[in-house]
Amino acid sequence: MRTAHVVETVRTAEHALMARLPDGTLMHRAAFGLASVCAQILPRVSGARVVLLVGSGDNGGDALFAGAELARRGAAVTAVAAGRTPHPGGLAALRAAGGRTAAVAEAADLVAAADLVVDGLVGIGVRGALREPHASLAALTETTDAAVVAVDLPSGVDADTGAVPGASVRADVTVTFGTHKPGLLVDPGAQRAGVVEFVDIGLAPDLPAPDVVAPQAADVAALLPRPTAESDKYRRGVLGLAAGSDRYRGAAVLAAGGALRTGVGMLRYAGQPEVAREVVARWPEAVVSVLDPMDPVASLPRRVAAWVIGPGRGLHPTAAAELEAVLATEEPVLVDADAITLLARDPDLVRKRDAPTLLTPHAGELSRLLPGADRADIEANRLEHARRAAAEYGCTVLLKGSTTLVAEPGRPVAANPTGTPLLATAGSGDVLAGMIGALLAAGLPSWEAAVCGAYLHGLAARLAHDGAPISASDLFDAVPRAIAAVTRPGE
Ligand SMILES: NC(=O)C1=CN([C@@H]2O[C@H](COP(=O)(O)OP(=O)(O)OC[C@H]3O[C@@H](n4cnc5c(N)ncnc54)[C@H](O)[C@@H]3O)[C@@H](O)[C@H]2O)[C@@H](O)CC1
Ligand SMILES: [K+]
Repeated sequence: MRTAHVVETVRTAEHALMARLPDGTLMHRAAFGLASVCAQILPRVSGARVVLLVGSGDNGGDALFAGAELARRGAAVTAVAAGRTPHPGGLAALRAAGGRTAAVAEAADLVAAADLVVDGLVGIGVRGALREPHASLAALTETTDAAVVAVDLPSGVDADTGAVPGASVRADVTVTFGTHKPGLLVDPGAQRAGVVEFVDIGLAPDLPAPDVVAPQAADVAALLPRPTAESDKYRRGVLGLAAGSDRYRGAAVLAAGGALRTGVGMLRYAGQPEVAREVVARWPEAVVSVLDPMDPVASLPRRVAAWVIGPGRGLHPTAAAELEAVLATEEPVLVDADAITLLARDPDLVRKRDAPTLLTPHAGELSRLLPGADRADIEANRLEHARRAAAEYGCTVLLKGSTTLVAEPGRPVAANPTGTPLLATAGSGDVLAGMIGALLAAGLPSWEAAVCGAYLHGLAARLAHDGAPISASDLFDAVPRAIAAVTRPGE
């Protein structure tokens, strides 16, 4: 399910607001905010060499008015116009403030010598891939040493989806106006945007609820379960874990550690004897049951509040039977890794379920769940595919990536802001599954559990990292620190 595109909603809100305000007010608010951010980035505004790349729309107008403000503060500002008719008011303001214009042919030299490049080529008015000369001008930002500030969004990024259909600007900072555009929160757009600075131009009262959100520490803190005096291990939640196999024993140890360090009340692990032994050797607090090879399903633990199934579990018929048995229960189930591959063979196992299900695929696993979409299609438009999977399976879907997304029918997509390349290592997904499992077992609904788990997982990686690479087991000690950091900020 989609609500209206951000571009349409922004335009509707702008029209409503502009009708109540003197002409040009919104653009001046935007340009003033933009100029303030540029001034903060420059070590010194006076004498700084600033190059404005401007298209013919209002995005270029914002850049020109901001450039005029910087010129008034002593910067040497040059505008390169990509279109034939740059914003007349903006151009006049820049000239009046002492700025100058230059031809497109001079742009490469100007950008090479600049301290700051402002991308006002196109904003939310862009249609399709950038045309020339916009595309070549945008490409100059790939190689320059100057700081690059994108106006509203990096030119070439789709504001709704984060897709980058052709050339695009690579920004260090994006100054966005009025509302957070989903394309700035979702890869590949998020990677092109750099740090996103928000400038309030007063649109909020006229905007509908967003359909993509980026949860912050305070949101996570408000959702996390807090143990109270009445909490016992059952109230804090019992998690069933079916992970690991003879071949992948570590997956069980990693998922168990993720759950225990997130504060699960009790972990009931079920697996092959050798794996169960390793789990209990590493985590003596785990309660393990050894699966009867003749009847593994009958020996799965009962009386659990939620399940995690799949990490390192394998694709053999016993694993398939286990998955069927777990999905037949009334408890929330997190389906990860191998269990996702098994599920792709029989999607009805989830579609016909009444109890909550959370799928946690990476792009390759998601392509198995969505026939007709390959990994590249998914990476190019992660929002659309996460939403599609949630709609088609009628459940919550957490799509892993450098910006992890959480989609659920009828809810906004959450784009996790703490993601880091540090987590792109084997086993880190197993820890995540255990962490989210602990939150499900504590009673958090799937979307909330996935959002909190992804946030804490990214934050834990950042806390564990002290300049050296980290591996998945380094997350164990960092998870409680991440929880403390969001629930007791400043301590
Ligand atoms: N409307 C408003 O009230 C406000 C708008 N603001 C700014 O205005 C922007 C939107 O302005 P516009 O609606 O004029 O649109 P844009 O300035 O985003 O883009 C329109 C221009 O881009 C060209 N264009 C479109 N697709 C292209 C492509 N693929 N390759 C090359 N050129 C292409 C069009 O021919 C047109 O000249 C926002 O992103 C924001 O920066 C802000 O000033 C705040 C207030
Ligand atoms: K732009």
